[in-house]
Amino acid sequence: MGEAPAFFVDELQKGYGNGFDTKSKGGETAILMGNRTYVIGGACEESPLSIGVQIFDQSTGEWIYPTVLGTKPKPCKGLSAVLLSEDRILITKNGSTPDDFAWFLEVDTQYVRQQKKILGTDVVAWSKGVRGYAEKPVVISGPSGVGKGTLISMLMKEYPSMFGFSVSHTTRAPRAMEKDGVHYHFIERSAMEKEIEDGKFLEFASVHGNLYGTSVEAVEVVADDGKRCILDIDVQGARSVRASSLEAIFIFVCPPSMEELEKRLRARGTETEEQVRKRLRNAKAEIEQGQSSGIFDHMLYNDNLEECYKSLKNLLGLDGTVTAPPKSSPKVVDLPMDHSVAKIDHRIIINSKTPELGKASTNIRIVLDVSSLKGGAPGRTRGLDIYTMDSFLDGLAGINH
Ligand SMILES: Nc1ncnc2c1ncn2[C@@H]1O[C@H](COP(=O)(O)OP(=O)(O)OP(=O)(O)O)[C@@H](O)[C@H]1O
Ligand SMILES: Nc1nc2c(ncn2[C@@H]2O[C@H](COP(=O)(O)O)[C@@H](O)[C@H]2O)c(=O)[nH]1
Repeated sequence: MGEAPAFFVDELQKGYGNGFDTKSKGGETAILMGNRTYVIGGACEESPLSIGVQIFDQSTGEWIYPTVLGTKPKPCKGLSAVLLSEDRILITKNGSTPDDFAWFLEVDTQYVRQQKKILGTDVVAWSKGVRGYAEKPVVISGPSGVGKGTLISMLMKEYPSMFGFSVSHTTRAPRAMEKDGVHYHFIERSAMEKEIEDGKFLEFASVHGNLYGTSVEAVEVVADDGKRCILDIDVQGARSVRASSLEAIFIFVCPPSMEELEKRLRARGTETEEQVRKRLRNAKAEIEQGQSSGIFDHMLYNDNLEECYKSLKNLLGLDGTVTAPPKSSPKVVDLPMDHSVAKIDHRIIINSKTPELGKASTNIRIVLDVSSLKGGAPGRTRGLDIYTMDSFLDGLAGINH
């Protein structure tokens, strides 16, 4: 990232009055929190197609270039910021569509604090604001060959619009029928290690001699599609997710016996003899941990496949009559090119400052209700309730919901 913008340095030297303030100029905006000013905007050097973040620490007079986690918003023609709470900033993008205008920059959430410890650097994390509510992700674990993939395929086939699969990264070689980007993102070990170092993974583990991991993005793309995310990961991975800020339901699938597990693994025919033996050796420890670690909310016993699938649907609240929740479609317009943002209690009021060139001079006011936000980085911030008004009226009367 380049030099700090001169106008911010001037402003910073003058100081801000109230400890929580914002300034905008050109494509950048600055927001003060305590001793730190977050300067957000422009393109970021290591990723020129996304918005950059730098921090001015008034106590030391130095600029800090934090590790920026999460999918970064793409650059836009200007943005505005408002402090939502002491741990996150709401960013609105000029001229953006309803699906892309609200982003959260987390500066001191549980996830950010955890990542600071792991990475040993200053950290901020982006999380995109998504309208409506989504069910918790589902983590499914169990020994290799127990039937996790089979059960997940059945669920996704019966409820294609409700569930989305988190596509993991792995260093193992693809099997004959496996497609890159569908079953896994197949990746070289050194490249995966680099991405782990860069904080791109929600969790990762060495499983049966290969690296496997869930990227933050894998979970985010499912949320962006408005679906409930399913993760098929081993017990070590489930433990890491349990310790993370991602709220999920944890399910462990047990085999009826070790003999039956071996039969299924061999019948699948995807592993060499040596790999089958390794997976069976690991299965014993996994079953023990699965049953005793306290990680899992539910145990499923996969003897009869149809019965096990029925139990899975029951515990996910699917009784065969449920359909995908309707996508909410309140009347929402594109965000004005030039707008101001203010917070009043749990409402964010976005007003257009000037009418846009070539457009009717109707001003636009958008009201976001942020009282029931859920989730956040890693993943998406859900629960943004959006109201719009086509023209300015006094007070909040006349809101369209
Ligand atoms: N209840 C069952 N009875 C008999 N066979 C089953 C049952 N459930 C799954 N299988 C079969 O067992 C084999 C292994 O299942 P699957 O590939 O779904 O396991 P998995 O837990 O996803 O394994 P991995 O962790 O290695 O990916 C498959 O051939 C599948 O058809
Ligand atoms: N910790 C993680 N474990 C994962 C992930 N993706 C898959 N897995 C687990 O690996 C084994 C072996 O899978 P296979 O496809 O080689 O048979 C299995 O138990 C999966 O649950 C991941 O992202 N993280």
